[in-house]
Amino acid sequence: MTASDAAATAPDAAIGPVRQSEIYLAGRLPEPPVDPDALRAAAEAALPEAAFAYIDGGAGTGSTMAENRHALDRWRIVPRMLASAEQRHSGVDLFGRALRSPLLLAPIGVQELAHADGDLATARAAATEQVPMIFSNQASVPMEETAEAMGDAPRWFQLYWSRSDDLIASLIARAEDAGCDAIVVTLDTPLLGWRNRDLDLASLPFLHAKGIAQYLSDPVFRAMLSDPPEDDPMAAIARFLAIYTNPAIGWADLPALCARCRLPVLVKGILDPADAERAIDAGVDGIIVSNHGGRQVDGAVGAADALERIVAAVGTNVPILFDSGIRSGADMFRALALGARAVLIGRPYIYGLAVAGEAGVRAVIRNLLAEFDLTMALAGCRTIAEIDRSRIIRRE
Ligand SMILES: Cc1cc2nc3c(=O)[nH]c(=O)nc-3n(C[C@H](O)[C@H](O)[C@H](O)COP(=O)(O)O)c2cc1C
Ligand SMILES: CC(C)CC(=O)C(=O)O
Repeated sequence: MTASDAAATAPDAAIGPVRQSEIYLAGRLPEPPVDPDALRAAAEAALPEAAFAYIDGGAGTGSTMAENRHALDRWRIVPRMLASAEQRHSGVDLFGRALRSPLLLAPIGVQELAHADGDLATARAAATEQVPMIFSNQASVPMEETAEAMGDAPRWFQLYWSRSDDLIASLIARAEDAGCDAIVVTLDTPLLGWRNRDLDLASLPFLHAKGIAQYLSDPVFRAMLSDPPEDDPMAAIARFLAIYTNPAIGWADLPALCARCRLPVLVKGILDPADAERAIDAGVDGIIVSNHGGRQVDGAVGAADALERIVAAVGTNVPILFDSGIRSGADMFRALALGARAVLIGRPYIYGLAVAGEAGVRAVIRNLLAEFDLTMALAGCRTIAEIDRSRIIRRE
């Protein structure tokens, strides 16, 4: 049994109470703040305007981001009493690996925008807290260096479906060598969404060399350039923009992609039940219900509403993960009760990174898991399996 397996199987009897005491007894204000709105405001204060706008922003008017919150809030938890929930166990098994909790860090590009230590600070925090980090295709640091910072802690790799098959093959092989446990293929970003705040600032901060670190470190990508990217960075960025996604791909292409991966494949960005069925038919090992944190289609369905419909259509034999709008342990509970096997958080940990680097990411993870543990205790659940649909009701 590895250290992470042991952590995942031991009952986490007191995560929430331990964290509460730490904060109450410390005699100083927690940094970053616990409250999600205060956390966001602290990140805004810590960052240049354009960096915060890019990280915080959504597509168009931001209505999908708002709808993500409403869609989660509509589900109300029904606590049960006298459930003998003193000992709680929040470990889950995903693709044969025992995880400490049903929480992962979503792939987030260009983390150096939030903090100089960027992906490496996140990686160290994730490893310490034993929460899987999903390396972004658009990371600021090559995946080999990020993996090195994590020891044997769990990590996955997120792939954008490039126009170049050779580049896809190279990135997948590198992810396997870097010890990733799964490949997440993001489907909802064949083109970048219309992002009002970035447009008004005429700033797209991921468009600089650090945002293409996975590519600059890739032999297949480098071979596509006439000059080394160190000599002509703009040509490298132009090449990246020309090939990093492929809007022409369709469902018929997915089985071949799944077949070429030795690792489990998840598709991220599924919102429609029929698409979930197609993905399962194509052979995916998991689905991530997500609207990219409201960054792609303004006016899109709230992610939790999509989750409910997708679980109703395809069940939960193929693991369904969820992101977009999770801000609290109560939100984690709601998503699990709707049928998610685990959830991802995006902006909250990046806000923590912006405010306090590695320690900030750790604090965000610990606060979230503490609140989740207390929600389980107070709702009367001892295990993740007990968090089922009977625990929530929908208010209109
Ligand atoms: C600044 C930023 C960069 C992101 N970069 C990526 C990325 O490189 N790949 C990807 O699949 N999703 C990316 N996402 C989407 C996240 O993985 C995730 O779906 C989303 O943040 C979840 O919503 P939340 O922020 O409300 O938790 C990004 C999101 C943000 C906020
Ligand atoms: C399109 C990517 C480069 C980054 C991303 O996924 C995002 O900004 O939401």
